[in-house]
Amino acid sequence: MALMVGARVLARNLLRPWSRLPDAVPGRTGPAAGGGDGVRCFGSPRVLVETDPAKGVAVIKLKNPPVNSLSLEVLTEFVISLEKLENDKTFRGVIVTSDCPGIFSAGLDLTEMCGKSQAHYAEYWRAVQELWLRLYLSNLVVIAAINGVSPAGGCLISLTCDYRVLADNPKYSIGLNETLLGIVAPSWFKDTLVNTVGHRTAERALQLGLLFPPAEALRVGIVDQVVPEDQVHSAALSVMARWLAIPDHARQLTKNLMRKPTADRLVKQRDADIQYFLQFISRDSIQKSLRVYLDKLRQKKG
Ligand SMILES: CCCCCCCCC/C=C/C(=O)SCCNC(=O)CCNC(=O)[C@H](O)C(C)(C)COP(=O)(O)OP(=O)(O)OC[C@H]1O[C@@H](n2cnc3c(N)ncnc32)[C@H](O)[C@@H]1OP(=O)(O)O
Repeated sequence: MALMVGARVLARNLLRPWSRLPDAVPGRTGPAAGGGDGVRCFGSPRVLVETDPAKGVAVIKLKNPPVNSLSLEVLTEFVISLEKLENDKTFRGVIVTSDCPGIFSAGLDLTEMCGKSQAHYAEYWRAVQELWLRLYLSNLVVIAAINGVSPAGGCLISLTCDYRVLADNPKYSIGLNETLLGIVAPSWFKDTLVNTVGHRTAERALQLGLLFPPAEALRVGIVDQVVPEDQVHSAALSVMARWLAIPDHARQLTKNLMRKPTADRLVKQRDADIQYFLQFISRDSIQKSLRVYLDKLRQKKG
């Protein structure tokens, strides 16, 4: 199933005229539950989009229970939804959040990187690259409303945003914890973190695989604001209003100035990066580490 919605589908969808992109989630078109007049929903089963055209703001809600892992489908649907918003001049900002209670995103889907074919790994990694590039360079103001745990790929998504609001819950943490799994955060994950918190903090955090609880996350700057859990969305909306007060062209050019050199490093060597990923992820030792980690997660319950 996952293979059916991979890079080829992604490429085809991205070239499609807007009107032919995936349609609204059945039953979710029209006023959002609890939303005001004019709030409309579209998106896909795993990536819900609530739009408020009057405000020019959309909310992307990840909904891939139980843990919002970033499967190939999620990555693909996320990119498509983002592109849809980017192409619609009504929208100037998007809030990225989760529909899964207590979990922003468990990061990349480990089952996509374990026991699959080389072709699948390549397709998956290209989709990860694509989402990162799209989010990191988005013309929209992108704000993360982090309403749950946010390890590894979940943290990466947050880091691509222009601003991060984290819910103040001691159960939540955020960071690039790859080393704890026996794997390595790729150079562009590292770059994104360095650009956010600086070299020394990133070096320590990456080597130790640190997952920062809210107060610590704020202190090191991996998030910009920590607020009571029930205020995450309203805080994100307030921040959005401030960012939208800046003329788009000036803000967008400035964002580009700050981020393009980092993005270009990946763009220039995307295929090589995929090959490197393939070599790394196919190693017996890495596959074994991933299997052991997945087994541990599964055994937690039993
Ligand atoms: C050199 C450079 C080259 C490149 C080198 C390669 C670079 C790769 C970079 C990798 C980036 C990543 O994001 S790797 C992913 C890192 N992510 C993590 O470490 C998070 C792991 N998950 C957790 O810690 C927890 O699940 C957590 C999110 C806190 C939620 O805890 P809960 O108690 O609520 O839920 P759990 O019982 O643990 O999980 C529920 C189910 O979800 C599954 N599950 C949990 N996380 C999952 C995940 N990420 N992918 C798939 N499945 C996952 C569990 O196995 C369970 O499956 P069932 O038992 O079957 O129901």
